[in-house]
Amino acid sequence: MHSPNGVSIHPDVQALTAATAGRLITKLVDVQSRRGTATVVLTGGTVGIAVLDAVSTAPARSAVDWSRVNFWWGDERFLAADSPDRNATQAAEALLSRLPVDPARVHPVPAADEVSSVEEAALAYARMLANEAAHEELAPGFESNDPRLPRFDVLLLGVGPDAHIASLFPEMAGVRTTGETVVPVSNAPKPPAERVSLTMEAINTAEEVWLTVAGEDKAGAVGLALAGAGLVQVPAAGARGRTKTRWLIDQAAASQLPDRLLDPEGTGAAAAD
Ligand SMILES: O=C1O[C@H](COP(=O)(O)O)[C@@H](O)[C@H](O)[C@H]1O
Repeated sequence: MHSPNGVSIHPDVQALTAATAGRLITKLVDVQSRRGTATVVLTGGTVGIAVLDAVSTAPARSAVDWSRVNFWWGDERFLAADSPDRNATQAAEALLSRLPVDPARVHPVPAADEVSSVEEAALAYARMLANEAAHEELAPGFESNDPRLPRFDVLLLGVGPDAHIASLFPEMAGVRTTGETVVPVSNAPKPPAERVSLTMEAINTAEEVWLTVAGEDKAGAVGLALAGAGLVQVPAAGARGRTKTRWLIDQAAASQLPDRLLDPEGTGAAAAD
């Protein structure tokens, strides 16, 4: 399905995280008003966790019925459940422990002290997703896009300086995987080496994919992704929401954007979504 890129450039990381938090709250309210329950896929990383922190303190947060939001993760670091480096631990601290969420709707990837291997964690997570998909009751027109996955309303992604998204790293097996929803990763170039990730195929079933990126060190990755690089070399280039793909970035991360995106009409105007 065609899903055009929207690029929003914010002056700095604080403005970016506040604006993304506001957008996410608005989106969840909108989905809940149409359907009752909303589903968000969280990311780890610096901006991803800062966005969650901004959501937890935003005055508008009380407009969301947090007990009817389902939470999944796009990737996880294969560590013990209480590790401060787990994406789920950081999300709990930044958001989930601060809001009245329903613990039954929070679905972290199995941790290293809960299963015996990263492969088992990936299989178990894929089963959790498939089980949710099988039991999901959605009104006509709101069905999941893939029978193996629940419907993802918004899927958040960070982008590494090497252009990785979730735990799909350039040139590695995970980014090339097809036919699976979840992959184990065993030699990630960014620690920890063992991780679990949604595949690109699974990411791209989401209705909306939002890539949040800040900092000069990510400018090359953002520039290449938006210039249309190949997804094996630049995984961020492959992430596409079915109805919308939003790039939410700060000025520093925008410094190597192709000119046509900075000034699409040739008028000197800033890019907008
Ligand atoms: O390790 C990870 O890194 C990416 C990007 O993180 P950042 O700190 O460079 O923003 C993140 O999206 C992913 O969820 C995480 O596991």
